[in-house]
Amino acid sequence: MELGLVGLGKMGGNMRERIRRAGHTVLGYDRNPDLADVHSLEELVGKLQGPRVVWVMVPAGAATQSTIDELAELLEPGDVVVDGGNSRWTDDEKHAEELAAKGIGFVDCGVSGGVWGLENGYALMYGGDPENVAKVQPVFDALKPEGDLGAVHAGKVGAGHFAKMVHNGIEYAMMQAYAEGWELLEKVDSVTDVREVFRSWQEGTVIRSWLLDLAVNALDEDEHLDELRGYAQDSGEGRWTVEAAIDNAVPLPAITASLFARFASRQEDSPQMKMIAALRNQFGGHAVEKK
Ligand SMILES: O=C(CO)[C@H](O)[C@H](O)COP(=O)(O)O
Repeated sequence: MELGLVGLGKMGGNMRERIRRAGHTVLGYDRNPDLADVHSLEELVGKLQGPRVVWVMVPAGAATQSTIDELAELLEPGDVVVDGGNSRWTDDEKHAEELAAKGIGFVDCGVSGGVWGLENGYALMYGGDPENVAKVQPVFDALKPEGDLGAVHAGKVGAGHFAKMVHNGIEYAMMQAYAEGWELLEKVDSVTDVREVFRSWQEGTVIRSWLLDLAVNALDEDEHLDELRGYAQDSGEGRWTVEAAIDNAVPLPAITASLFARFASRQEDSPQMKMIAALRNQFGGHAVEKK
């Protein structure tokens, strides 16, 4: 089949390649002309045969919104837009309604696999009406990993991004657990080769996982992570997971703590710990450290 793909960055560029390897035709558009096959969304839509499928793979928020706005003006009834970025699931219904007003279908798709997806395949979680999903199915089949697992029609519009959001919340907590264990092992004198402990855990243990494999890769590149600053950004999905937990009164202590740990990583000095030090000093005369 033919696919229009908007956004050819780290994810989109490799996805184009994987879909082409499966024998499909992909026309890619990116603001960076060095990456693009066409020079505008208008040209992209004009070159595709109907019913068209256009996959949007740009940053969540304003970039996704403006791309969908533009596509709503260019596409025709029966065409389908897929949002494969990490959009907030609450945006999906809005996008589906905007496109439905012009007879254009919408499917939201959470994509996991990072820069390894080209070779290993991408895990896909999608939401939308079965008739729209069916139009995209050959692309899902091209992107997904080999075998029976790795792709799911999770439910109605928004379900794909909701599932991906929860996936990323779990990702936060798992990374935090490996990171905490690693710091403790590094701290004690009795353990002399932390990297080899991590490596040994890759076989036979209860905690083996792809994230553990990646931790070993990172330690092979920089055994004590001396080259890195202890600073971690976040792209939004952890926050949205915690917000959804609050909305639904579901306790998520591990995921919430791992999000807050990232916030703490961005502070040079902790204002709240200053207050704690001040209060201990006030009530108990406990020593404080001054600047
Ligand atoms: O979706 C992903 C992995 O599954 C992305 O890599 C995502 O950007 C990671 O989230 P964050 O930047 O919040 O750590």
